[in-house]
Amino acid sequence: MTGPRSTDRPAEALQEAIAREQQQVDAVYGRLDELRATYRERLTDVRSTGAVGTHQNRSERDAFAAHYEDALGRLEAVENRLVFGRLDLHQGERPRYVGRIGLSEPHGRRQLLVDWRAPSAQPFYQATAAQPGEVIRRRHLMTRGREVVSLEDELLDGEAAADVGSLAGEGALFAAMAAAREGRMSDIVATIQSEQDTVIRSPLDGVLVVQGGPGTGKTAVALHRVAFLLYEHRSRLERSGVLLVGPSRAFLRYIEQVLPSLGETDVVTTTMAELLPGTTARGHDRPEVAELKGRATMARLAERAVRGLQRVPSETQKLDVEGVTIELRPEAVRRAISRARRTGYPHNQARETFALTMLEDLMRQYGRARGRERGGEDEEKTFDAEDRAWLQEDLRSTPAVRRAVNLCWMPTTAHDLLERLYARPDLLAHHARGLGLSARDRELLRRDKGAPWTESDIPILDELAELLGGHEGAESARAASQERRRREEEVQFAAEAIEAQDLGEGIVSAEMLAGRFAATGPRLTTAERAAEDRTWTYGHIVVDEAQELTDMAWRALLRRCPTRSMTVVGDLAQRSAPGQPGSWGELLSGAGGGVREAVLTISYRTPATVLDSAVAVVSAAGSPPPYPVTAARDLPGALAVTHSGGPSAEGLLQAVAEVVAHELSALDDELGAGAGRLAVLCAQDRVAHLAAELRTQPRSAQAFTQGGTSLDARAAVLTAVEGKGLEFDVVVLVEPAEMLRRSAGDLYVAMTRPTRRLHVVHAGDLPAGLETDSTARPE
Ligand SMILES: Nc1ncnc2c1ncn2[C@@H]1O[C@H](COP(=O)(O)OP(=O)(O)OP(=O)(O)O)[C@@H](O)[C@H]1O
Repeated sequence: MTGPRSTDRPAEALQEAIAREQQQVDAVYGRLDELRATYRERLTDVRSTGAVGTHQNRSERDAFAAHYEDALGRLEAVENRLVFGRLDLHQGERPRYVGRIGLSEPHGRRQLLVDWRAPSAQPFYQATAAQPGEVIRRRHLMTRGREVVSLEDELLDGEAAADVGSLAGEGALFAAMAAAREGRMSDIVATIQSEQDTVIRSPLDGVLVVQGGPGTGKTAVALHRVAFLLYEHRSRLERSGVLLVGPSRAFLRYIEQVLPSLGETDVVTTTMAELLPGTTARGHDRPEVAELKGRATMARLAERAVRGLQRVPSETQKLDVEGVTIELRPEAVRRAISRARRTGYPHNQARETFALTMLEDLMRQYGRARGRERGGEDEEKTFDAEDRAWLQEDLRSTPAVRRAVNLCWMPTTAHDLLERLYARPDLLAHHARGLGLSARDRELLRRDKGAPWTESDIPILDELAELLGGHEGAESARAASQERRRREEEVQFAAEAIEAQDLGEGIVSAEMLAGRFAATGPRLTTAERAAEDRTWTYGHIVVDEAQELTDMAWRALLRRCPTRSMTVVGDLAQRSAPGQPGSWGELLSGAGGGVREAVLTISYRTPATVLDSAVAVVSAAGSPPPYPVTAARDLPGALAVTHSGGPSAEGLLQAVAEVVAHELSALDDELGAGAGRLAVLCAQDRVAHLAAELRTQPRSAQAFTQGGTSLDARAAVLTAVEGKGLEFDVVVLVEPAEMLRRSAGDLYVAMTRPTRRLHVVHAGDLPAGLETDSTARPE
């Protein structure tokens, strides 16, 4: 970790060095401008060819236009802090500049800037005084717009340092930590720390679990890892895409700017509630119901429910076809069921085999009966194609036959089946036999048809959808293989187009272009196609706040990544659900072997006083001790506690309003008028009332109402669960003991959201570990 350091060099030396670096930075921006101009020109040229020519010419033109737009977009996205580092190296090498993208002088003569993800940038993040490698000095460049405003040096090789000298301005990391929060996460490419860099560059394969206490940069690291993996393994991940799963829509909005600014677009972001295309989870389950629905037992229940759709009738059933009586016999149904099951297809697809086998049996009976009618033909007669056609037609057009066959192998959707299971206690009890679900459990699962789906239903629906398959299963398999063939042809065609237009030089590959050709019409990226397809399998999956995921949720994610290439980040101590698992191994038992674990240990968000007190509170509550985490800094007055002065609800409300007004004006003083963000965190049943009150308070109304969403407004009232993964300059925490009663993990989350100050307001008792220094407010 880097920190501010003192120097005995005079300020002029710093100014001179800044002026020299400015020249380099100007040169890099100059090259960026040139490239932008080139792409703009190409885009204009391509577009100006107009909508003429053959269809092939037009899609070629659209494909190139789309590619240039993307490239231009990437170049536009790196305007801020384009260059942020410099390495001075042994062996007379030129200084190496590190930035957001790689840039070279025209015709590849000299590298001006090394992409932060390239191996040659790694020493910028990894070299230490103990292991300097080839690095003599690491320099952080702080820029505002295109202007270098400060720099900071770290000398890694004392002996060689005399040649390069060392200067110190404002520490880059400390400046980043002290910056006011703006409601959207920003990238950390300029200040990634060594333990974080190791995680970011960890190999693609296998399941990597990253455990880290609050504010250790798990989210930041996960996002930078995505950018790194797409850079390092582009060809493997470009077509399969990366899935990023976060805890809430608000969280995904909070992080959405980080990835585009890293220049990546092949990423689908989702919550578990949105994992199933076309299904929206609007309902909420009580914690005990969510826990129950998350158990792996639900997968067995799903399997039983699907098998239950494959029924052998208890006795022979007589069917009338065109005046002839035939029989649907239990043995024949049993044979057809086992034949269909042997196909290994999902239920709806395997139905075809079942129905054909049954029809064959019924057709034989029917054919023989009709034959006898016509004059007693041979019992063993085999039917020719013509006979078969009319016999089958007669059977198919008889509703009683269709109904009888359907009842033995009922095609259905996941939604219909789960709805029936929840709404019919007899059905549930039947399928749940021997699965360890008590009568109370079954009662907890009961819900009426038409009730909204919840987040915990999604993995169960997904499991059922997997077992059932689509209704037109055979067709979709055919469509998939057609799509594969089409894609191969497109790549071939794109390679020829590139050759014909002399567009080599790494600007565009056949794969990239083919992706565009495929998408002309409505232009679809990998991410867009993946997001619409339940059966899409991703090249890599990243899960944030992974401590929350249930066994069923894990199954749904693992299905989407058969290669088991995953990055799983979280903090066991921040789990809301009761019963903290002892280890990640326990939580991820379904992932099979090959799970490797990394730990992040330094918090870049929460001041030490607040972090220590959060640890003390959850430990006093009897939770397992959180993984050790050290705060990178402390701030004076980071923890304040205000007692409302008495037990009345009115007094508490008044105290919260006063504290909020006070904290907002303190932020104005510390960061500038209107800067910095505040959250009031409280138990669910206080949210609406507190929010309504604070919106009417003259001194805080504006902060709560401006913006619209909790991320855009300067201040918001949230539960701990809603605040998960987010951060605020100041948190006003109301009645922490109430939060603790629901979940120690939630209180731990709430206490660790602030970057500057935690202000606790209470009327009731404080949780053990926090009951110090209460400032009483006169009621
Ligand atoms: N290397 C770094 N340089 C600058 N800021 C950093 C660095 N690492 C993390 N941060 C900052 O620390 C804060 C916390 O990061 P992040 O949200 O990724 O942590 P987390 O481990 O996911 O936290 P939590 O589990 O509490 O949600 C963010 O503001 C992030 O930008």
